[in-house]
Amino acid sequence: MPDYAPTIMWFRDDLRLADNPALSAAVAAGPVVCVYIHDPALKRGGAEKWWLHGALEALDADLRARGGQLCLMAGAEQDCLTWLAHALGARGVEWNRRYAGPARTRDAAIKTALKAGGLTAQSHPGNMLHEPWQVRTKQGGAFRVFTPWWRAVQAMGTPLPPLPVPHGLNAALAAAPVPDAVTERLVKLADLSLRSTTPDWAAGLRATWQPGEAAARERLDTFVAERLPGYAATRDLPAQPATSGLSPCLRFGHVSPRQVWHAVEARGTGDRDSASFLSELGWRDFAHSTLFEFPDMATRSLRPEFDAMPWRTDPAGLRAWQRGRTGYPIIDAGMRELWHTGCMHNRVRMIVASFLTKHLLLDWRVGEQWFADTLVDADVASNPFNWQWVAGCGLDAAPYFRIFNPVLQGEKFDPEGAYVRHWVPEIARLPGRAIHTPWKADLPAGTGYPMPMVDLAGGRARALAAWKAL
Ligand SMILES: Cc1cc2nc3c(=O)[nH]c(=O)nc-3n(C[C@H](O)[C@H](O)[C@H](O)COP(=O)(O)OP(=O)(O)OC[C@H]3O[C@@H](n4cnc5c(N)ncnc54)[C@H](O)[C@@H]3O)c2cc1C
Repeated sequence: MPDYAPTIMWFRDDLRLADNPALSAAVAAGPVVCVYIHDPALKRGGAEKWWLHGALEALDADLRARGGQLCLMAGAEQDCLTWLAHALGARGVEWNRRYAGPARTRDAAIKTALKAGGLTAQSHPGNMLHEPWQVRTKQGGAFRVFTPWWRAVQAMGTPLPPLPVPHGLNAALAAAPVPDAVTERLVKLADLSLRSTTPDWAAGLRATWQPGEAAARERLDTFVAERLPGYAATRDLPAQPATSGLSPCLRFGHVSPRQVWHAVEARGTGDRDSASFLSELGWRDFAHSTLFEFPDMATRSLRPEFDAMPWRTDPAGLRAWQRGRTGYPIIDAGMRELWHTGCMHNRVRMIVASFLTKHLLLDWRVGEQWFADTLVDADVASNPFNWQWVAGCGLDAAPYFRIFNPVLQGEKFDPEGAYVRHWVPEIARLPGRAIHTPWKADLPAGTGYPMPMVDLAGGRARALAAWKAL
């Protein structure tokens, strides 16, 4: 048993050193050992795993630069944590909260077990602007609709200022060397097999993203300085680099929403661009708050009448959608962007989700799962929340009868066709708006671009009939 009593900092969805309340609390208590636990039994998407590998690598490098390290363990979280606490003779464990039902259940059990063993176990608010239970209606209940929820958030004023990297972190890390018995139980990052090399499908992700806190901070600063001015007018145009690209950084906690808020506020929040951007950031909190109230949001329609929806089964149609071969250019561009970069523009996410759940009448959960596997920002709250929003089965959702026409959406939001031309090169020669209706053009033989997989009017009528019969 070591002759010191360190505190364990348990990193989860908060892979950063700055504005990390749990880390600050751990450092304030004395020597600190940092750990990340990978439970292979918990399902993770391919793109998410790719990002996690880079994120853990970056955090370990940041800790090593300060004289520490990130201890990596593999197995059930409770088993790993109780073993580690015992082996270190730790005084306690600190972590930032998660909001998904299963994670909350695990955290509660771990807290009970640690406390029963005589340790301290403290959870902190590190991943949202406000905790879900802090934003309440006048009657004390949870909000179900975004706009009043957002008004209530704004009435609460500026969220708490972000914390700096804890003063004394280096000393706290140096004071807690990891004993050999622990080192022997640790795993190497490569052993987690988070990045598959056979086949190596991640070239597009590597070219697009750099996981880690430093890269996220740079992304935030560049966005606020260069792209926030004009955000409100351009955020819906997928051909323009108008949005922040911060979603995976927020998902993995390389930046906190409070840091983002304050970076925007430092520039001034009175203008339309800042207001628009902060309300988007608000949707992230609202999605997590909704998940907190409805832990089965990823698997159950929040409007129960949708349980009777006659969703179709169509493996070939689903595959055409996944691969970007529907014959509708804006859909195919989005799905190919997703496959290549692990991301997709928000407007296009809405269009492809509407097409799947309405024109193809496929279950929103099927689309949600594909996104969960392919998005680097795949998020336990934002993904199902937004799928339910588009599919019309969420609490505060677009009505089901609002069916996006992919041609009109393409013409409106990609008027020059630049976005489609980039991702669907086989029809790039079509001029201007004609790119959104390639079946009307005289494409040369051998272009290989498919004809539309579904008639838009027919698909729309089928969807509306199914919905009206609920
Ligand atoms: C069907 C569908 C699935 C989605 N799945 C996810 C997901 O798994 N993970 C995810 O982070 N976002 C998801 N979104 C929301 C949104 O598309 C992305 O957050 C956004 O495209 C990320 O790009 P950005 O960081 O450049 O956004 P910006 O426009 O720069 O917005 C700033 C931040 O606000 C948050 N945000 C913006 N819009 C939303 C929204 N509608 N809901 C929740 N948070 C939002 C994100 O954290 C984002 O990084 C989904 C949207 C749809 C329609």
